[in-house]
Amino acid sequence: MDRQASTSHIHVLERILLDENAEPTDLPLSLLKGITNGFSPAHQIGRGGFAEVYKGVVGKGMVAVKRLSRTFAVHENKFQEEVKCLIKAKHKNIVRFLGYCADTQ
Ligand SMILES: Nc1ncnc2c1ncn2[C@@H]1O[C@H](COP(=O)(O)OP(=O)(O)OP(=O)(O)O)[C@@H](O)[C@H]1O
Repeated sequence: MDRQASTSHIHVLERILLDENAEPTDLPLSLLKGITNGFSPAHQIGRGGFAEVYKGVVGKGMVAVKRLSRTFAVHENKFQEEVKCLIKAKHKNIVRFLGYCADTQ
């Protein structure tokens, strides 16, 4: 993906971040790498049983990027079901779901 395309994706994510009514969307892996400085250890803010969580910088804002561990094999259908659930989960006490990426690279 070229620099211009990557920048336009950052704008899409920034728009979703700023507009609380915007729907989550699929995001390219290159964008997630870009905002986490290549999933650098310095950006890691947490770790769960099957994922690591990174701070992503989007303009003047910040997002959490959850990356499933390589060792955690998840079936494509299960992943899609999970994403559908997360898209529906909207509550003032639940962190907003902004987007997803199914790239297994
Ligand atoms: N939106 C977020 N903002 C800030 N930190 C977060 C966010 N999401 C997760 N974290 C941090 O990353 C850690 C791991 O997140 P994760 O969602 O994988 O945790 P978990 O639900 O405890 O794990 P598991 O699902 O394996 O039980 C959390 O304990 C928290 O410290």
